[in-house]
Amino acid sequence: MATLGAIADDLTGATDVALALTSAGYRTAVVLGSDAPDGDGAADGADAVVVALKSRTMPAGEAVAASLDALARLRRAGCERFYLKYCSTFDSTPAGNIGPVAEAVLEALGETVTVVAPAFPANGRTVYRGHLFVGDEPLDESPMRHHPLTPMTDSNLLRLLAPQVSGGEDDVALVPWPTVARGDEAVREAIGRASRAGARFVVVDALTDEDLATLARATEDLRLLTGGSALAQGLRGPRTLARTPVALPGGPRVVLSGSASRATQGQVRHALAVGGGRQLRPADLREDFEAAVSAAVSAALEAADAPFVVYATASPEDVVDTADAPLIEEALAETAERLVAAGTRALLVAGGETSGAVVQRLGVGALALGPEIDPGVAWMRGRRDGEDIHLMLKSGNFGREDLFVRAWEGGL
Ligand SMILES: Nc1ncnc2c1ncn2[C@@H]1O[C@H](COP(=O)(O)OP(=O)(O)O)[C@@H](O)[C@H]1O
Ligand SMILES: O=C(O)[C@@H](O)C(=O)COP(=O)(O)O
Repeated sequence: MATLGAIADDLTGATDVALALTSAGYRTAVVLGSDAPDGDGAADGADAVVVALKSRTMPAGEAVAASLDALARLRRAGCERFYLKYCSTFDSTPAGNIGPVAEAVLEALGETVTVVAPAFPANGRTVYRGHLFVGDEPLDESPMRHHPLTPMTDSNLLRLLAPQVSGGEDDVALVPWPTVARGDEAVREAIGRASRAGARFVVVDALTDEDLATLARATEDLRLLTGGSALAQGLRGPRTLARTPVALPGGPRVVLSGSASRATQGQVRHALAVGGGRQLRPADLREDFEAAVSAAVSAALEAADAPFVVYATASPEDVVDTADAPLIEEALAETAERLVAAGTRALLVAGGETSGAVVQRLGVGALALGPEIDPGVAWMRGRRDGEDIHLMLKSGNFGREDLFVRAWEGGL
């Protein structure tokens, strides 16, 4: 029976935390919100279940309702501990959804305190004195400042979180790095002190995986943890798991990219230099959606062995109009569906919202994880109409520059 339930606010984040849980020793299943297990025995065979929502950019009330529904299902399936997975760049707006969801889940569990730990050192996300860094840059000086849906204009996690929770500033506290460096007992005591002083959301500094392992040990008695994926890696799962290699099917090597993030931009450029591609421009989609999508599908199916990228990814100088996001998601989901109908059995999708739109459309059921290719990135196997579909769902800022080419090479 599953004992750990995770709720991820997007699908790439779900893959990411599932990889971390697997390396921590949990046999982990990933399911879309609508397929979340319900009732006794529903998650048998898994030690941990990750429910993938698309709640990062929903209105806060809807995100809370979807998260509480996932929580209720996970509890009915036997889970006792819970993990809220949000982005390692804390993607949210002043209205949420990290704070409102964390508060609602904490209250539903009848708990008084949780920790806030977005750090993901392997991908350059660290937290010091409550400030989130992306590589060398504070979050608000990184390209996240210009994210189309959740622009991040502050790097201070306490300042970002306070307006999102009902107790405001009094509800948030910090355990600074010097305390973390003193070890798990010191962190446990500091969280206890913060809680007694009235804070329910305790941001904890972390510069390394070892800091996150300290935090995981210090919070063994908390029923709710919140963070990026790296904190989950420090949990103690019930077994040691070996990863089975992935055998990708033949056929076109199509990448669908709706991510406008910096890493994706480099990956698109790199793949275009090696293979082919077609840009889906919002103006073309508005003018003749059908023509734009069918041209992209035909070109992708004609491409031989080289990767082919269908992308909306805008170059940095292009103005990205947020209002176009749903249209682009719809176009990439439609492209995916037509490619699969034409026999394509492996797709690499870049972008969390984009992945949610594509996978919802494909309806592939529970996803089984393959080995990690880059930190937080793996091929996953789903089933549709009795056949395997391989999907790599890549977070916008994850992966090395050659990922869109390397992902298709053998020996993964
Ligand atoms: N050229 C563009 N104009 C407007 N919106 C875009 C453009 N390119 C991508 N988008 C939208 O931006 C959003 C990017 O989010 P997402 O897929 O989560 O990527 P990431 O993982 O990089 O954040 C998607 O909703 C996508 O449709
Ligand atoms: O924690 C992370 O950085 C990722 O797991 C994640 O959630 C990234 O989101 P997208 O960049 O929107 O894919």
